[in-house]
Amino acid sequence: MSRPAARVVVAPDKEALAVAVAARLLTTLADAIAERGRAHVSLTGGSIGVAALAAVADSPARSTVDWSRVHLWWSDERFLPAGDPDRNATQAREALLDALPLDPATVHEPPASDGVDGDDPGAAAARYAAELAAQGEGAETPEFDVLLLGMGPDGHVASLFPGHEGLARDESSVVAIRDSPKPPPTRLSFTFGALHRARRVWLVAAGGEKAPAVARGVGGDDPSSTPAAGVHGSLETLWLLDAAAAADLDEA
Ligand SMILES: O=C(O)[C@H](O)[C@@H](O)[C@H](O)[C@H](O)COP(=O)(O)O
Repeated sequence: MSRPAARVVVAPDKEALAVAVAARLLTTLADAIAERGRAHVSLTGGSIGVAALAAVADSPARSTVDWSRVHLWWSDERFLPAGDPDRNATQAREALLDALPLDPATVHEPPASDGVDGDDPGAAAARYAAELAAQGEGAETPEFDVLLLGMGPDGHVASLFPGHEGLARDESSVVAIRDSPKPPPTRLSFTFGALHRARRVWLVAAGGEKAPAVARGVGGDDPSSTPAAGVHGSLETLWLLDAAAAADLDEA
């Protein structure tokens, strides 16, 4: 299936970027619910991902979304005890989710290291994969209306790191990562197979330290060197950047 070419949208700074991502997310969720009666969103950890959620919390337009119809997922999670401040889900709850009228049954937080599987990331990954499949209507995962992805300076997305063996794992939608180069070492991550089940992929990045990886990602580098280059939505792939992160892109 051919996928549309990636597009780039640049905001002047990190604050404006977070507000712009929030506005785009609210409109897209409201449209998805109007069309299909529900929306599936995959959230991301990282500074700009959390800042965008805080901007949703601050937006009066957040009341245009029927949050009881929104399914929330995470493309990766740090495998730590529930409620740990370093968990992406904990940060999302504090930035936004605790303030929303969500149905707890649609908040699909990845398993924690003190959950029913105990400190067994392999079993936790399998459990999260089964939860995704239960919402997949016959597929391994639901089709995400929006897949938000932060990106590290090395070009990693979710917890798929350059040159790491986790990149090649595609036997399931979720993989356990045991030696992440970014702490903490143990994580759960979507595989590329799951990342490809998105209508819209939005790669969000701010700051000059991301500029070289943004240029490689937009330029279509080998995904084993720059994993961000390997993720595309069926309807759109958007790079949502601040000016510093866009600094190494060629002028069109
Ligand atoms: O658990 C994590 O660390 C993230 O999910 C990770 O993939 C993150 O999104 C990027 O590393 C960008 O993070 P920053 O925006 O903080 O640089």
